Amino acid sequence: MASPQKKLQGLVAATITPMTENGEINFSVIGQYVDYLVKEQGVKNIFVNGTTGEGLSLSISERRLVAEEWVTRGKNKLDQVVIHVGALSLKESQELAQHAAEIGADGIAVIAPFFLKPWTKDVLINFLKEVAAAAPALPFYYYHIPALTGVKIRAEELLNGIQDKIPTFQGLKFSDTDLLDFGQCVDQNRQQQFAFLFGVDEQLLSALVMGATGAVGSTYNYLGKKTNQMLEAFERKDFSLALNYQFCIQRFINFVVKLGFGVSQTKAIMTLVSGIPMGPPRLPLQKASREFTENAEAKLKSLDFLSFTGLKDGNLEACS
Ligand SMILES: CC(=O)N[C@H](C=O)[C@@H](O)[C@H](O)[C@H](O)CO
Ligand SMILES: CC(=O)C(=O)O
Repeated sequence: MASPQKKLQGLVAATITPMTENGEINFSVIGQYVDYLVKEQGVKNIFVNGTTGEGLSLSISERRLVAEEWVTRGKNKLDQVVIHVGALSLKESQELAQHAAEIGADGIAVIAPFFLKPWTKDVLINFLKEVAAAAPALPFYYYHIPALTGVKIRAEELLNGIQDKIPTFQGLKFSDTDLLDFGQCVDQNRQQQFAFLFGVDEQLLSALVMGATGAVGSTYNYLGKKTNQMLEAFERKDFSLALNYQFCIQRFINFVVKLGFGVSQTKAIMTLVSGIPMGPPRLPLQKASREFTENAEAKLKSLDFLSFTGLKDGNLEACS
């Protein structure tokens, strides 16, 4: 049974799946990647095979191997490894859930099936329940990302009575900007020990105010340290400092969003910041342009987000 004492909190990096130039998974850098997250970014939880990890673009056997590698490399280094096991086929999802349990992952997460879609809360719950039942000892998280799945069933509605149907339900990863829905998830479940993990990195501070207990995101791969400073300021109730950090992070995200920002660009930025080659994305995604990477690098430098730049005099926008 899911153990509530091991609550998932703080930052969770949505891991990138490193690839070689010819499109194969580059397992050889995952050990280095774990060390980078822990030592350089202060991030000790990961979310594997999600959006950022191109989980839905990998084969089932690749997803199993990737999950295994992260669990193995993360042993005694990471606090929690959550595996995203969502798939269009219930069978595949169950296979991945069972596999996550076998390899000793700390939790599983599932998105709504997004081709033939569930149209009501009850149908979605039934799908999630069947997946969760394949890993009855693992904490289960629902991954709400309506913009990508097209399944717009409100999270607040879904959470109502969910533990009666899914006893392992432990929390929600909420990747949407609807803070009414998010706030009501928190408000209506105060007596539970659920994890409320926010997934829109540029708005995390507002979600913290609404009661988020943690965050899962792509930018924590390389802005984990900055975001942790924001979390610390928030904890100390130094809200103006926390806002400074959030604005600083927003300046970067706003800049790259205007250039076109997605998983491909995340791979390029992470390669640049960490020095670990993440490689190209897999089709249908396309590699970020050189121009994008150069612009992103200049912005990272001006914000002093690249620790090794040594350009202290020039960084006009750098934050506290
Ligand atoms: C759609 C998507 O990938 N969302 C990510 C996680 O949910 C976020 O971490 C974003 O990448 C981030 O907030 C930047 O927009
Ligand atoms: C951002 C996130 O949570 C994901 O990549 O799945």
